[in-house]
Amino acid sequence: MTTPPPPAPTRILVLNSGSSSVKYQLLDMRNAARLAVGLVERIGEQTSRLVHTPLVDGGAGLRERTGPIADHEAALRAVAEELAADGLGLDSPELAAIGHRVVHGGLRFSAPTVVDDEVLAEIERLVPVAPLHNPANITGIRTARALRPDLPQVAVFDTAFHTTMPESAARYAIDVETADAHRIRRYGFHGTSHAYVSRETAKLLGKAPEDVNVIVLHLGNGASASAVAGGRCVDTSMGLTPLEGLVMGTRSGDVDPAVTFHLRRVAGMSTDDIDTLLNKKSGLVGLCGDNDMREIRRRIDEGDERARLAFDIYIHRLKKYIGAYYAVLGRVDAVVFTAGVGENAAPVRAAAVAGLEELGLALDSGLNEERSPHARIVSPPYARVAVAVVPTDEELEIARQAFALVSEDSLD
Ligand SMILES: Nc1ncnc2c1ncn2[C@@H]1O[C@H](COP(=O)(O)OP(=O)(O)O)[C@@H](O)[C@H]1O
Ligand SMILES: CC(=O)OP(=O)(O)O
Ligand SMILES: [Mg+2]
Repeated sequence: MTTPPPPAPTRILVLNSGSSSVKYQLLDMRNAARLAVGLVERIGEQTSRLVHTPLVDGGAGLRERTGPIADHEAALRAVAEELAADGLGLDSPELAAIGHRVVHGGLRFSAPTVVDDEVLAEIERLVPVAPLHNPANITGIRTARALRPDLPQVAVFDTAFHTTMPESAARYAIDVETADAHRIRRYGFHGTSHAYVSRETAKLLGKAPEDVNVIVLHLGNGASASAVAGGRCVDTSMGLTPLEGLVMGTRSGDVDPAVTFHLRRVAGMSTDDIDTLLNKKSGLVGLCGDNDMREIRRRIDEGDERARLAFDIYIHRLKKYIGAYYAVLGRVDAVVFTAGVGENAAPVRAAAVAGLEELGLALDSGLNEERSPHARIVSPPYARVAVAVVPTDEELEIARQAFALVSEDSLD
């Protein structure tokens, strides 16, 4: 008698490593059920915090650890311990792969990829163009590989969805030889979110993705806009690095490039100082000292002028991109808000679309202010262009892509 082969593993652990945080989810792809979710934040500070929530039957509820977690490797080892405590450890034979968000994939990676040494070296080569993100992604991959050397580590790239941009949108108007020699072009980021949210928006409108044109506004700590025509990205606001475009929590977004020469020649700052200024000390935090939209709204309500100006600058930029992408697309079916600010901050949505009635945009203020974890339309039925709030789920999308890659018969 032969024993039947064990069932193929169906679980995916997803790691979304940011500059100072790791978000993670363990999913079972038979039914896309979450088994555990969690977050490690303020990595490298004295006040690090790990919040772990097991979701399996009998899970003991949310657990929290506070105290210093030195780096991303220590963070991941702590996550592995928490999972093991719930019987969901990384040694489980049910684990099919570990999926990693990798922010910069350059020109080479337009699809999810199993990581080997050569792929890892390429991700490392891209560190100068994603200095806040790729190093954390690399540590995540290395640590996961050390914990489970036999498992496929799958990289899912933020840049992948944007590789469909036409050259007219992807190229900067700088000397072609110089640009090509140094691979200077617009790559775009948050692509996993833009892809997921634009598809979910089509569903919400009851249409096929090929039939809708949407403007996606991913407003988290990092923020970007994209123009998606029939399911394909045709323009996006981030460029060579995740610094271009919208005003963000700590990043300036668009500035005249000559600002950097001026800071060097006149203010005497070093290249590294300017990098830190534009990436970490600008945006909302540079304008008013806070990068959390909740705090900014609270200060505005108290009459704080600096917070009001920061908010107005943030909205002005957002509006410019809505207008620009409207023109790029020609016809727009929906403007969609997603990520921490986009999903939660009703005043941001209201201010961003105010005055755009001539473009067919309007809000139902009651619907806009309703709190809900679900995808929803917040414009009145007569509006020519739907305004929608669609929660992003980068982790689910990464798990789907990683699972599809490692299993012959994707269950989607
Ligand atoms: N209830 C809320 N109201 C307004 N803004 C919020 C709310 N909840 C979260 N945010 C904003 O969302 C941001 C985080 O968004 P998120 O998408 O989680 O970012 P990231 O993935 O870049 O860390 C916070 O910095 C805060 O500004
Ligand atoms: C690419 C990027 O900006 O990512 P995040 O918003 O996670 O910082
Ligand atoms: Mg994010």
